Amino acid sequence: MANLTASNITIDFPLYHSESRSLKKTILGHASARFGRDTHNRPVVQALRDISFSLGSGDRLGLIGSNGSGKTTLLRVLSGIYQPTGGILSADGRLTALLDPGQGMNHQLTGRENIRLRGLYLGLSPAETTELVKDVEDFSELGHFLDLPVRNYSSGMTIRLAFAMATAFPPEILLMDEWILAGDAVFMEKAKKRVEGMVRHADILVLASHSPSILVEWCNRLLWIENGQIKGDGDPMTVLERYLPPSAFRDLAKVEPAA
Ligand SMILES: Nc1ncnc2c1ncn2[C@@H]1O[C@H](COP(=O)(O)OP(=O)(O)OP(=O)(O)O)[C@@H](O)[C@H]1O
Repeated sequence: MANLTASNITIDFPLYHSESRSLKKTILGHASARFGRDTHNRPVVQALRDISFSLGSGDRLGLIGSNGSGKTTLLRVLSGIYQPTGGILSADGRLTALLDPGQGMNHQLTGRENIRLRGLYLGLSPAETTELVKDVEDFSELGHFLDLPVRNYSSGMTIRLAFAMATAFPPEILLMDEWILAGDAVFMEKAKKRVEGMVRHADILVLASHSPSILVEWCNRLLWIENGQIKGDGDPMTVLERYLPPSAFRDLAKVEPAA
């Protein structure tokens, strides 16, 4: 049974070169609680404040909030890229993070070479690596492009390869930033089916997006983050009713909520 629990996660980013006059003015100009000082009295951006939630098998959590609210930072903390400055994070289950399309890929190597490299990294046997290559080849539908260096791929093609590689062996905890939603419509439908299949097998999804309709379709719980703090947590439509302007919420009400 997978589990992902955040208890009072807090993260402060130090502001370097803070002696500059313009930065001081910026900080003073933002009277909001977003800027502060750490224990060494250095200026910091308070990117996340006391974020707590607990997810178990079958939970599909959407992250919503305005630009700079802290969604990507939270995904990076959950994936282990950032160490929180406060709070405790506990993750139980094989975790895959799709946070940056090019992550973990060598752009000088071909798609096929990158898949084999991933097989080595995962410690797969030669037979399992062959299976991985076949699965990624079928799912990504990149055809002959798999034998070209990744630097020659379009951004959509890189997304196909990254998603196919990351999900070939279903992770128990999948973290996704919304770049994955930039794929074309046909691929999006396939990706959605694969994620749905993974979640049906009792796993966890955390997805950050600005698209209310995608969040309603993919998620069964929403965390609304504003200024690094939780402003809403609950059923997607209930949270979105508070988050969206009334007219946008009325339009959204036509979308079927996730089962
Ligand atoms: N490495 C960093 N150093 C300093 N500040 C950072 C760093 N990363 C993020 N921040 C700050 O943390 C805050 C949250 O940023 P984050 O990228 O998590 O927001 P977001 O909700 O994903 O935004 P968007 O919707 O625009 O992608 C912002 O104020 C940002 O400037």
